Amino acid sequence: MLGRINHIALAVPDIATASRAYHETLGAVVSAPQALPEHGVTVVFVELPNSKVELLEPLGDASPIAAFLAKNPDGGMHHICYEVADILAARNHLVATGARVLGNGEPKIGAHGKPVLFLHPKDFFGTLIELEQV
Ligand SMILES: CC[C@H](C(=O)O)C(=O)SCCNC(=O)CCNC(=O)[C@H](O)C(C)(C)COP(=O)(O)OP(=O)(O)OC[C@H]1O[C@@H](n2cnc3c(N)ncnc32)[C@H](O)[C@@H]1OP(=O)(O)O
Ligand SMILES: [Co+2]
Repeated sequence: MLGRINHIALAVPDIATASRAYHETLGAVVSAPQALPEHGVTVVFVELPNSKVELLEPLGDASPIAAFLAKNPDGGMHHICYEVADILAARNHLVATGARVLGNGEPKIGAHGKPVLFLHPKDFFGTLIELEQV
């Protein structure tokens, strides 16, 4: 079911500072910020030869990453995104196994314009998993 790692996401307190560090200190190619109000975050992508790093900053009062940053004020690894060929088949399989699919269980459109879902970290050894259909 799982394909490539699409991205590893880091929650950061200030996306401009983090983007500058990845570009100037680490010499990486960093995309322009994308505000995703429907997801409560602003994101940039650090382009790598074999995957991407997504930098996340809270957007709005109800950001799903606000509690994470309150616990980890310097930031930290937030989720891993795996690619899947058929997100509804993956969802149905996961629900059948008893895994919790977050939200209402229906895919939303993510930063890449593709359908995504999230799986509860408590069901996968403390790691928040995102699935993206590619
Ligand atoms: C889709 C756009 C973009 C893209 O790639 O295209 C993105 O990736 S947007 C990313 C931001 N959106 C999301 O993260 C949506 C899914 N996340 C959620 O629904 C929540 O963050 C949730 C349910 C994972 C946690 O919500 P919250 O922190 O408000 O709840 P709790 O504080 O009660 O946490 C419950 C429990 O889980 C632990 N936790 C929370 N976040 C994480 C995490 N990122 N990794 C690992 N563990 C996490 C938290 O510490 C609590 O554990 P406990 O032992 O009970 O204290
Ligand atoms: Co993501």
